[in-house]
Amino acid sequence: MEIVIETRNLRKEYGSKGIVFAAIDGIDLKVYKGEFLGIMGPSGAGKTTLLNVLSTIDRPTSGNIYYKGKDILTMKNRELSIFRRNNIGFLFQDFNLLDNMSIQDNIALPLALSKVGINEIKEKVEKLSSFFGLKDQLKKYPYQLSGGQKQRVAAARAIITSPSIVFADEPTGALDSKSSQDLLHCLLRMNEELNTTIIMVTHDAFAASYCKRILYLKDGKIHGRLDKDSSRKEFFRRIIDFAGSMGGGVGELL
Ligand SMILES: Nc1ncnc2c1ncn2[C@@H]1O[C@H](COP(=O)(O)OP(=O)(O)OP(=O)(O)O)[C@@H](O)[C@H]1O
Repeated sequence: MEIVIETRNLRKEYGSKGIVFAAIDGIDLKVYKGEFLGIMGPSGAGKTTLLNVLSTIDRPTSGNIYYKGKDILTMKNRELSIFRRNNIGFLFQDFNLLDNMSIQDNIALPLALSKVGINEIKEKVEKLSSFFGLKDQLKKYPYQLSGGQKQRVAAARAIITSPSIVFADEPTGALDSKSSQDLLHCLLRMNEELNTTIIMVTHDAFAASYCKRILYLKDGKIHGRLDKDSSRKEFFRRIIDFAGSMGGGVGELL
């Protein structure tokens, strides 16, 4: 299986001389093409820090990150921003849509920035708006959409460049349960039908049960892993049991 991301002994410290705190502390990780990986863990465990470092938003203090074998930490800022634009899609809790742009322009934005031709942009926006059930919303503006619709717009925008990987930080965090479920179905279809590799941070066991694999972080370290080998409902139950056992300090997979 093709490895999309590999990290070695990844570490991110905050603070300065004397009082240094490692928010992520020696993470070794491999993410394979077509994975839907969930990152869970208690508040302050380092989930967002890990996502930001993996997605090149932030630089680690030490360690290595390889994208398809290429060491991205050797890249200069300009090279890194081109790499990011071509290879990485983002989905945030608060959607991050541009309020003064129509839905179709929001979806098309990454391609417009890459100076792709108008016909190709139109074709892709059409295809993705139909995939995400947004065909009737294209001429509207973000304020006219529900939270669930906005997050589906953000998902369409995240994959319009066919990135190697999509990072999602608590993407259901601002949604009601029905919209969360709709979005999770969309992410699952992105993963299964479009073969999009996804890494999703979530504290929600229900959202995590849509993933194929879970990494459990605690104090900046990987404390456990769970693989989905049965139904989603059964996986949900195992995640709840596992998180409960971690809370009690006795992880079954420690
Ligand atoms: N810019 C920063 N400066 C200093 N400390 C930081 C910074 N960002 C995060 N931290 C600290 O690093 C640790 C990990 O933070 P992080 O946001 O990654 O945790 P998390 O697991 O995503 O938490 P939550 O579930 O609450 O969002 C926390 O103790 C946090 O206070």
